[in-house]
Amino acid sequence: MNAPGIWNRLDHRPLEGFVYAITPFNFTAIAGNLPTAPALMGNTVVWKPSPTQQAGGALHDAAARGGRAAPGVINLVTGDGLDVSAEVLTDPDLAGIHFTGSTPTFQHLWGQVGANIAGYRTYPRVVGETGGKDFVLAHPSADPDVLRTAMLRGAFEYQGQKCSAASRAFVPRSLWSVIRDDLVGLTESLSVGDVRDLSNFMGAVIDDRAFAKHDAALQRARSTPGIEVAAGGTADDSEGWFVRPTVLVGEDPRDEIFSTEYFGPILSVFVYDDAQWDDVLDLVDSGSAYALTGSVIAQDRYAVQQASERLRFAAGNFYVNDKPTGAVVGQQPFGGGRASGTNDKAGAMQNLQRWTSTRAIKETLVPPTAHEYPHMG
Ligand SMILES: NC(=O)c1ccc[n+]([C@@H]2O[C@H](COP(=O)([O-])OP(=O)(O)OC[C@H]3O[C@@H](n4cnc5c(N)ncnc54)[C@H](O)[C@@H]3O)[C@@H](O)[C@H]2O)c1
Ligand SMILES: N[C@@H](CCC=O)C(=O)O
Repeated sequence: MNAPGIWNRLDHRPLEGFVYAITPFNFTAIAGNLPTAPALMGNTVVWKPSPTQQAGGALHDAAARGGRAAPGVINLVTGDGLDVSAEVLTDPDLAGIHFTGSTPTFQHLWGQVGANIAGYRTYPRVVGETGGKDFVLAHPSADPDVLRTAMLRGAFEYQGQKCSAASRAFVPRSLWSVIRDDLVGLTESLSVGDVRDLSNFMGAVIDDRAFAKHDAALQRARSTPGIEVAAGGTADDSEGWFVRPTVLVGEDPRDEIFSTEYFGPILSVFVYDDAQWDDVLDLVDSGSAYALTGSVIAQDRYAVQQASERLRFAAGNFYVNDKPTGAVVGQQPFGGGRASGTNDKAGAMQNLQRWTSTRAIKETLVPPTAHEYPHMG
């Protein structure tokens, strides 16, 4: 807005320094997006892909060069996170971090930036999308077929190795008795194998570290009183890191199966009394430190509205009568709050603005030539 005789304008400058993009092993699109977004806004980027996604990283890099990205704008550096960060995080020109990965890694990075803060030329922008314990909440009015499908697809596609994967479900007792056998039978029937065979629903998990984590979670579940392994519950690494899709039914909603991110094909179900819908809303909201995605399944419009309001801060991406996964760029900007990240919505306009530093310019077209003001007489 310009007052008479004044010309105001904004200069959206790139940050003063470079941006450090760190990408996870899953979702090759994330690997393309994280270094590219700051580069589009005029920044130079150091990009460290996950060691288990370096081939994809190299392909993206080649594609960027094929698309005539200027040399030196995006600089791919492979290697161990700690080793690369030891150099990058102490560089005075670090102007931003664009991270996607686990919550502990992001908290570690943030701590390192804090410890080095006096040594930087500018305050680095720290943007991170991290873990989740994503929920499916069913109301007694839910359509059983919609609920069962949201649970199966939401929890087990991509072996549950997406930050949005459904990993905790809250189902009223009346509906549980309707869907239980079907859910268990269908889970047991899901084919797990080579992803090149498109008839398979799931493949192996990413590496031995993930396999060991899932295997330990399943062993703990099998030996914990109050947890029933309703489907799956086994893992086999004799020919690849294969984990069976698993449904756990837990009596204690405060057990770690309802709060810890396993990042695998493990869905924990809590069965509540139908009359406790109101209490279960609080349970979903407070049961986990994360707030990435979640869905409510209900045909009762008032229940949808209640869940939307009471769970306003429990998910950055909230779904109604759908699985809590599969956000589409340009349609549902993606990201969450609380322990799930800074909610800067990777792939969306909000995110691009994080990589600029605005300069406001005021130009006075008829500049004053005397210091007295009219009220001085
Ligand atoms: N919210 C989202 O949009 C989103 C999307 C995908 C994955 N994720 C999360 O990512 C996690 C799975 O990915 P992951 O196993 O690759 O995560 P991770 O945290 O182990 O690794 C992520 C990246 O950080 C690097 N890294 C690890 N330690 C580091 C350190 N000390 N300094 C610098 N870099 C370091 C890794 O090499 C990798 O490139 C899950 O928690 C998942 O929920 C979140
Ligand atoms: N944005 C993806 C999840 C990315 C995380 O791994 C989804 O919405 O399912």
